[in-house]
This record gives sequence, structure tokens and C-alpha cells, in this order.
Amino acid sequence: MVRSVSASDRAPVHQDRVDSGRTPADTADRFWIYSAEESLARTKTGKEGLPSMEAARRLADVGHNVAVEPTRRRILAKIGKRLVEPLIAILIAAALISGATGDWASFGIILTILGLSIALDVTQEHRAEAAAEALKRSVAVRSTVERDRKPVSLPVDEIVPGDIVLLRAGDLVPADGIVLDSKAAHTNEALLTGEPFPVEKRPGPSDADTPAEAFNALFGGTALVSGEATMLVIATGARTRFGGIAAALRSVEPPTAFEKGLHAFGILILRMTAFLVLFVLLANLMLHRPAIESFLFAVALAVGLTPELLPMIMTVTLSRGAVRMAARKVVVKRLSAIHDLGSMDVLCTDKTGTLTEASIALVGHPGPDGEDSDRVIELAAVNSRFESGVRSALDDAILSHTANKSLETWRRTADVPFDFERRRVSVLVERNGERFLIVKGAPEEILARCDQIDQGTGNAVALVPDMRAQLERLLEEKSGQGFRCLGVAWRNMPADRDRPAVEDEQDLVFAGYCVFVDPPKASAAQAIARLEAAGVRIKIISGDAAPVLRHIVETLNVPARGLLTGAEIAKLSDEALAVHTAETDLFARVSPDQKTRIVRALQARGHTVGFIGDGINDAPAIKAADAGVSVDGASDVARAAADMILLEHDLEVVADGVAEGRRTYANIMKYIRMGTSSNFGNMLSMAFASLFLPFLPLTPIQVLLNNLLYDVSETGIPFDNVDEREIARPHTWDMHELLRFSLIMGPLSSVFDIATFIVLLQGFGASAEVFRTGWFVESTATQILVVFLIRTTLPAWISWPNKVLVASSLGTLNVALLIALSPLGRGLGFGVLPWPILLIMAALGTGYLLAAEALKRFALPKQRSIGGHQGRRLKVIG
Ligand SMILES: Nc1ncnc2c1ncn2[C@@H]1O[C@H](COP(=O)(O)OP(=O)(O)OP(=O)(O)O)[C@@H](O)[C@H]1O
Ligand SMILES: [Mg+2]
Repeated sequence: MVRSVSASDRAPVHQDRVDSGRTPADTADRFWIYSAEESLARTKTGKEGLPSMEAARRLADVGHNVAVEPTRRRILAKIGKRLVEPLIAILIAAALISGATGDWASFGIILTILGLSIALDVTQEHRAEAAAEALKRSVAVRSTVERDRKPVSLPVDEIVPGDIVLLRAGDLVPADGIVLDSKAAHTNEALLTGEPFPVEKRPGPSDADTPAEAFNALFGGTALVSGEATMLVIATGARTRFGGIAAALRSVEPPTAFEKGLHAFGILILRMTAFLVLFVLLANLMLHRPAIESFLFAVALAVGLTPELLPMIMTVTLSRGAVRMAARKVVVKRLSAIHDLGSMDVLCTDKTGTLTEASIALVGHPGPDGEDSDRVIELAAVNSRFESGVRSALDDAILSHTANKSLETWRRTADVPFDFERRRVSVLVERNGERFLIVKGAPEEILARCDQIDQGTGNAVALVPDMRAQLERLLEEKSGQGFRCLGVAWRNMPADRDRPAVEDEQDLVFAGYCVFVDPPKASAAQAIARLEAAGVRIKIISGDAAPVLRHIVETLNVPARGLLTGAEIAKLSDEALAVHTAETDLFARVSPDQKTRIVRALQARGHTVGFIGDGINDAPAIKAADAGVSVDGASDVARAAADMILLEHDLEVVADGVAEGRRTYANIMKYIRMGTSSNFGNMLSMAFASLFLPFLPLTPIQVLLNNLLYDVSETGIPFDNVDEREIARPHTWDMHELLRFSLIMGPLSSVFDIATFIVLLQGFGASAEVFRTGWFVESTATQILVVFLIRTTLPAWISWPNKVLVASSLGTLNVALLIALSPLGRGLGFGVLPWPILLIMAALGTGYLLAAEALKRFALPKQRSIGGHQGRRLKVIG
């Protein structure tokens, strides 16, 4: 039986190292100190990988390769958790006491009602989660793993210790492990160590003390930016070096503003409920009512008042939102990000692919004289062909332009792969026994590193200031016309140099520019206009040059103010940057780390920030954003960091997602408003009833039944239609608004409740049974029907509900009437309701609904102005 690689497994194997002066504690985590053979032996595997049977056994043993196991629990666990909730537990105890005292009817009924409501809760939640989970799996990052002696593509969460993984440039390193074999492999560990430059990885062992120095170790969560590597997996999931940290970080990840607000709201309700229940209990006891029944009544009231279905409604509404968003080509990985997307008021976007077609073509390759030069394009092609990193679209354009050019005379020796900090790539090549370093990259930086120019033949002459100025003008002219440019340069290298370094990229000979066109995406203009109209400000953040960005926004006619470059941002403190972001919409030549700084600066100003990007360079910012968005074809790392994935690279899809996020929010708010208004009203009515009624207004069982029916009636809310005006602006959680709503709608319903009491008692001299039947009918009906009024700020007859909500509401209303008015109800303590009383109840109910419709415009939130959401975070009470 193979076990996971735990500390105890290691002890015997590295006995010799313990003898050589190391303590087991030192070596426990330093898996890179072993040779390939030792590591293979320790993980009980071979170079050909694991058989799938064995892999399945290990998976069952060590668990999935995820930093945090999903919180989705099994159905039984979910039921168990509900059974131990205090109120439910008290009810179960109450049922048992009823049974013990011979009241088998109560025993049966209480347990049936409880069973039904738990079943409703659990099945709804479970189904919704399963649907959301399936969607999430569809965008899971995959790795190529050797199984049964052949490479297969597997979701990364199925990787186990002992697996052999084949990595290529652009892949996410799926777990911790060591390099068995490599070809120019470099990883970017910025996400974990903050080190922005790629580090080379080759087979070990290494003696390093820290992970950063371990040249043969690969860490889960980093990215292979160049070359290829064969990796032996040593540790997966939370056992990885950074998996543990990630898990720790995730557990303290601040809740969204909505979640915070909701929590504060829950606590408020809880306090009010506790207060009321105690009040009712005391009043009943002081009036010498039967103790057990009074106690049960109080508990049943508490059950009725707690919004116990809220977590389920949240999950169902969000999952339902996720399913709807998937239909609009947005796959949600983190459900609560739907709220963030809906409340997002700033969207940061990259340029290529989002604002442009990303169909890049080479349109020119001028030498220093401004004329297209064969020398320039040949050097560029050699560079693109021989670099080991992820080929960018620029490289593809160069290579397709030179497809029929023979580069046979050139031989590759090594390279310094591209990274987004230096924005260039060098290859070391040989021709006719001579060695050259060919460098291409961001043109202004290439030019700054040149002191000679190439006359088109390989002859180098000094770069005089006039010439430099002329080259700068040429670049300005091309960029100003919206062309993307790269600079190409070279230098001679000593024949014995095999390992070029970043330091070699100077004293270069300037060869010329490569000029590319990437047409702006016409549809982007429309999508941006739509987002801006919906209160989402667009900021463009790109590694590309300022003139190119300016040209794009002019062509697309995007209203963008201000521009900051990476060089300027580097000089600003975080505070100063935050101030600048207010009037800056364009950010050019920014590094990956600066993208993150911009996101944080915007957040510091109280914005809810979205970030959409597709590159390795976008991943940290995607992670930092409230709503991190990536696209289906993006790099693994970007997709792994994102909260949601667009199946189509289009801002229009984001705009759809925003609308969907706001829809979801609006529906959750309906449930909350329903809860608060009826809760608050009920509390007042119950307090009144306890003091002035000669008997309990409802039996405990009737209270429970009312609660169950009400809950079922609300299960249609997640499906409900939402008014256009609800999705017109970013939403904000506002506790004051909710309180105002309760303070208007609650007393209103109490007025009608009390009127009902008076009519029943004074007008008809109703018996306890008839009284309870009358009130049950009236209160259940109004509680259920009021949803059709408060679901919209528009007049109820203009905004139509979804048919699922109509069905769930009217269906349960019918059941309620059937139970209360037919002989079925006799067993539940209902009496025969005379017709005149029924008519009066109907009249009172109608009166209440009309009054609610008339008063709701004072209670529901007004339409907000665009500025209304600024400072959102400050508004949250919590
Ligand atoms: N393959 C390459 N070879 C040399 N230089 C490159 C290459 N790819 C990119 N660069 C340089 O790095 C700069 C930044 O890259 P890029 O434009 O892809 O950044 P980005 O932030 O992803 O931009 P975008 O917003 O367009 O997605 C480019 O403008 C270019 O100067
Ligand atoms: Mg990009």
C-alpha cells in the first residue's frame, strides 16, 4: 500500500543525510536535496509514471490536488449540520417530550414539518451546488501526465505524488516536484516569491536551503515561461510549499461587502428574535398560560422569525446565476464573485484581444533609413524561431511573414527568455563559426541599449545623436498611427560564451523595427459604451506603448481621460497613485507588479474593481481584483487566478455578466426584504397578541406549518424576473435602506394583523379554534402574496413575475387554504371558518395588499445616481 509522502516516510530514506550533520527537521521540507533516483524511490514510482489504478489509489489516499478541499459537503453531513442547529434541536426535544406525554399527534406533526423543511433546504442547495460545480470543472486547468506509459491530459486536481508531468512553456506547474529533465526551462515565481524575473530550472540535486535557490525544484502555482520540463510530483494539494500559504491566505480572504452586510443583518435579526421570544414567553407565563405550550410557541416563533432559509436561497440564487451566466458564456469559478461583478464600478482591461482583434500581422520591417530591410526581418525571425519561451502573437506574426525563408545557416545555442519586466528576449546563435546575441523587444528600450547601427549588411557604425533622434521620430510616427513596434538589435559574442545573461543586453547594434498592425475591435466600442452606461468605468492597463493606447481609444471613440506610464507609476507612492487613478483611465508600459498596484489603489479609493486579462503578466492583478476575469484561451496561470472565465474574448460578454450579477443580487434582496418586513411585522403582532389575547394566537404546530409554507412559496424567487432599472447601476448593500423598509412595511402589516384580531374577537366572538383558523388564513395569504408587490419598485401590474415564482407562491397558497379550510385541518387544530369571517379575512388581506402597494415607494430604495456607489465600503454596517 502506497502512502502519501509524509515526514515519517522520509526518515529511513535520508538516514545518511541525518548522519552527515542535518537534522530531520531541516530536511523534512527540502525535497530538492535528493537525486532523481532517490526521489523516484521515495515516491515509489518510475520514469514512465504511474499506472492509473495506482494513481486512483493514491488519489483516494492523499486527496485531490487542491490547496483547500472544496467546502461542498455530502448530503448526510448537511442534514447533520442542520439537526444540531439550536432551534431545530429544541424542536426535536419538544417533539420527544410531546411523544413522552402521550401527545403522539404533535410528535408526528412536528417531526414531519421539520423533516420537510430540512429536505427542502438540503436538496435545493445540493442540486444548485452540483450544477455550479459541473460548470467550474469545465474550465479546470489541465496537465499532461504520464499514466499507463502514455501521456494523457488530466485536470490538475487529479495529480498525485509520484506522477510524471510534462510541462511546456505557458503551463501552470500543478504541484511541487523536482525536474527530471529539462530544455531551457524557466519558471516565473513572482506569484509566490515576488521575484519578477524568470529563474532557470534544471535537474538536481541541489543543496539549497530555501525554495528560491532550489534550481531543480518546481512549485505548484508558478508558471513555466519558457522551455520544457519533465517533472516528478512530490507533494500535492495543501502539502505543497505554497499550497499551505495559499490556504491560509484564502481562509482570511475578506468577505465581500455583500457578505459582510448580510452577516450584520443576520445578527440584527437574531437579536430581535431573541428579544421577542423572551418577551412572549415571559408575558405568557405571567398571564398563567400553560408553560409547555407557551415555551413551544416561543420556540416555534423563533423558528418562524429566523431567516433560516437564507443560506440556501443565497446558494441557489448564486448557482442559478452561475448557470444563467454560463449560457451567456461566463463560467463562474467562485460563486460570490457574482456579487462582485454586479457591484463592480471600475473595470480594468488589457488591450490585446479585448480591445483589438488580436489578429496581429507584420506590416513593415524598416532599417535605420526607414526602408524595409531584409536584414531586420531575418534577425527578428531567428530570434522568434529560437526563443524557448511562450511565443507571443508578435512572434507568430513574424514567423508567418517569414514562413518561406530558410534560416538553415543559423544555429541556436541558448536564450534569455522574454519577461514582462525587461520586455525583451535574446537568443544566442551561431553562423559560420561566429556567435551573436540577437535581441528584440520594446523599441525604446532596445534603442536605449544601442550605441551602433547596422547599415543593412551587418556592418556596424556608431549611432550618432542625429541618427538616434531620427530613429525616435520614426518610432513615434509609427506608434502614433497605432502600429505596434518591436526593436531588433544584435551584438557579437565570444565564441566560448554558452550562457547569455541579461547583462549581455547592452552595447548593441541597432538593426531596425518590426511594425505590426492589430486592428481595433469594433464591437469593443459598443460594449464599453454599454458598461459605462451601466455605471462601470473602464480603465485600460497595458504593457504596450502610450501612443498605441491613445490611438486605440481614439479609433474606438472611448471616453478616456489621462495617461500614466509605468515609469511615472514607479515614482509614485501608493497613496499618490490612488489619487492619480481618479483622473487616469489609460496606463501604458506597466509591469505585472504595477498592474496589481493600480488595482489596489483603486480598491483603496472604495471602488469594486474588476480586472480582465489573459497573460501570465495579468495573473497577479486578476488575483488582486474583486472580480478577476480571464478568457478561455488564456495562459493557465491567468485562468487559475481568475474568479470567472469568459468563453468568448469579448467585453460584450462581461457586460452580460454584470447584468446577470446584478440580477442575482436583486433576487436575493427580494428574499431579504420579504423576510424583514414579515418578520418585523410578526414580532409586533405577536408582542401585542401575547399581552391582549386570552389564548395563544396560533398553536406551535400552526406556526411551524405557516413557516414551512412560506418557505416553500419563496423557492421561486431565484428564478424571478428583474426590472431593467434594478440592473442599471452597480448595487450597494445599504443597511439603512433595509431598516427603512422594515420600519414602514412591518408596522403596516401589524396594523392589519391587529385589526384582524379585533374583528375576530370583538366582531365575531370567535373561539380559539376559529380565531386561529381565521388568522392563519389571513396571515399566510398576505405573507405569500406580498412578494408580488415588493419584488419591484414599479407598480405591481407593470412588472410581471416569472412563472416559477407565480407557481411556487400560488401553489403553496392553495395548499395553505386547503389545509386550513378543509377537514384535513381538524387534526392540526383548525376549526370550521364561517363564510362571513372568511369574507372579512379576504377583505382585510386585500386591504393590506393595496396599502402595501401604495406605501412601497416610500419603503423601497430610490434609483441611485452614478455617484451613489462611491464609498460603498464605508456604508456597510458590520
Ligand atoms: N515576443 C516578444 N518579443 C519581444 N518583445 C515582446 C514580445 N512580446 C511582447 N514584447 C514586448 O513587451 C511589451 C509588453 O507586452 P504586451 O504588449 O503583450 O503586454 P500586455 O500588458 O499583455 O499588453 P496587452 O494589454 O496588449 O495585453 C510589448 O509591448 C513588447 O514591447
Ligand atoms: Mg496581454
